[in-house]
Formats: sequence, C-alpha cells, structure tokens
Amino acid sequence: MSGDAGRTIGAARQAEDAAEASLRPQVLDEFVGQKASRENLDIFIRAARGRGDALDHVLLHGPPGLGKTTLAQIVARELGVGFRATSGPVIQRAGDLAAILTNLQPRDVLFIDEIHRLQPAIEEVLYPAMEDFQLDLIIGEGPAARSVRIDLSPFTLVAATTRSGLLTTPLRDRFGIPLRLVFYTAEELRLIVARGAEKLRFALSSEGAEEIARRSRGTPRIAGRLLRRVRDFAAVTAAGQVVDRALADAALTRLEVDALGLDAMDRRYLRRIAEHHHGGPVGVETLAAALAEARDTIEDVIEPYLIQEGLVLRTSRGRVLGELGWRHLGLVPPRSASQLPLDLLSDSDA
Ligand SMILES: Nc1ncnc2c1ncn2[C@@H]1O[C@H](COP(=O)(O)OP(=O)(O)OP(=O)(O)O)[C@@H](O)[C@H]1O
Repeated sequence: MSGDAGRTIGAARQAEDAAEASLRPQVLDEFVGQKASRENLDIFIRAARGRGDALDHVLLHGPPGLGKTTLAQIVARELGVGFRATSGPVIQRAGDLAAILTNLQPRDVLFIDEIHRLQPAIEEVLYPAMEDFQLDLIIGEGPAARSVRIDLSPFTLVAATTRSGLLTTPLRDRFGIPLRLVFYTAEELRLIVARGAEKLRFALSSEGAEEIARRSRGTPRIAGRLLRRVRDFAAVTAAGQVVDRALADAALTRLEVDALGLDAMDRRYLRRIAEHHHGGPVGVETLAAALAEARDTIEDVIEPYLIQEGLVLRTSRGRVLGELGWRHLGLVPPRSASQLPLDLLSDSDA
C-alpha cells in the first residue's frame, strides 16, 4: 500500500519535474529578471570564453524556485562546456566527490545544489580542488596511510544555497562570483507566464497572465505551477475559451491561492502568530512545532516572501506580525503592534 502511494507521488513528481523542465529558459537572453546577476554573469562568461579559461566559481544564493538550477545550466551552455549536477546531502564520502571531480573535462561546470548541507570533511576536499585544481586524498589507514595528490582539469563550481549564512567563511571566500537572487517583480513574472503559456499552446489573455503573475509569490517555479493548474481548470470548465482575468481568478481561488498569492500554509502561519501569540514575538522553533513543519521549511520557504512583503517582521526576540499581516487576515492589530520593534534583524542574521 505504502509502496503504491510512494510510486504515485513519485510519478506525479516526475510529471511535474518534466513539465517544469519544458518551461526552462535555455540561454541567458531568455532568462527574465535578476538583471544585476544576469549582466554580471554575461560579462564574466564572455571574458572566460575569450581567454579560453574556466569561469571563476559562482555562488548562487536565494529562496527556492528563483532559478538557481536554471542559471547553472545556462552558464554551462553559454560557456559551451559539459554540465554535471549533484547536491550537498547526496555526497556522503570524500571518494564520491573525488569520483565526480576526476571525471570532469577541462572547463566543465559542476553544479552542487544545497551546498550548505555538505559535510565538513568533504568541504575540506573541495578547498584545494577549487583553489588549485588539485585533490589531496588519504589512501589507506593507520601507519600505512599515505597522501596522494591528483591534478584535476580546471573547472567551474556553481553552487546553490538558500542560506549563504550557513556556509563556512573559508568556503564562501572561495567563490569569485557570489550572486544573490531576489524575488521577481509582477511584470517579470507576467512575461515568464506569457512565454510559458505560449510554449504550452495555451490561450491566455494578457490580463490572465497578469493575474497569475501577481499571485505567484515572486517565484517563477510557483508561476509555472499555477499556470499549469489554471490550464487544467480552464480545459475542464471553459474549454476553447481564451483564459481571462476572471477565469484565472476563479481557478486560483479554487486552489486556495489568495489575492496576495498566499497559500493555505502561509495563512496558517500568519494565523498562528495572530491567534496564539497575540501577534508575537514568537520563536521560529515554537512555530515549527505548532505547524508540524521543519524549521528549515519555515525559514527557507514560507518566511522570506512574507517578510519581504511586510506581513511578518523578524526581530531578535522572534517573529512579529506586521500591520499588513493583521489586515490580510481581516483582523485589527492590537495597539502595540503598530509600534514597530526597533531590534529588527537584517537578512543575514538567521
Ligand atoms: N528567470 C526565469 N525565467 C523563466 N523561467 C524561470 C526563470 N527562473 C526560473 N524559471 C523556472 O522556474 C522553475 C524553477 O527554477 P529552478 O529549478 O532553476 O529554481 P531553483 O532556484 O534552482 O530552485 P531550487 O533551488 O529549489 O531547486 C523552472 O521550471 C524554470 O523554468
């Protein structure tokens, strides 16, 4: 029974992944938004290509679904080199990383997702590999152990993390090109949605695209997902019609995506702070336990957008519901909530 359920979820996930891949931009020019990062990358890629060198190592950081994997693939394509992908938690032993590194061709791109989850011992193997394209391995154990040095082809490490604050300083310092990805504007997302609809041969009006974009939490991955769900909804309820704003709104409302683009989980989070903690401050661990979510999910997936939109504030004493948060829930903020705490934490203090 559980095996079947696992297969079903696996199959659904695979279908979603395939649908997502079909919407991925292939070259830098097709990549919408992230102007500063895109322009910097463009210059560094041209320079590396001109010199025939490997591009310097790139660190992409920012919330999930903003295009880190997509950009890494584009970097390899623009450089005209091979692309190899892995992720921090998958690399269990130094030998796993050594096998990947020794198989790279000159100037290849190695993408490591979730690099903040790399084990410290493996991180140490990465330092000389990144700096001098050399691998120092210990072979054998005890008195017979000896160290061997292997030369690697020059390569580019493109690493992604949702939390650059969790990286050790020596690792962070080894990336010559650190790029921070930010939430997309509604206009950028409208363009992504309109192009996606074109690729899916789905008749969506400009206002329909705008409605989906506005409710995508600043995130292309969510925009792509909502676009596919609106298409499903329209195919059943309004076959053959151009999907306009009203139809998009009806589909999104049915999906419980509200006017600000928040989903049921976002609202549970906000309501918890309002109703159980009088608007906060409340610690993230307390919220995670109450909502039965991992702390990482709260901090990486739920909070960044709510904080950016001013619905929630992060203070040294915990999370506080902002006035907008109260209003969004249709509640009146208690008088003290309008006095903003002065000890707000900056983005990097997690
Ligand atoms: N700038 C963009 N223009 C168009 N589509 C984009 C853009 N960025 C991302 N996408 C789309 O959003 C989806 C998610 O992108 P991607 O997998 O690269 O995100 P990510 O930041 O690597 O997320 P995660 O770190 O969670 O894997 C992809 O389907 C991709 O097509």
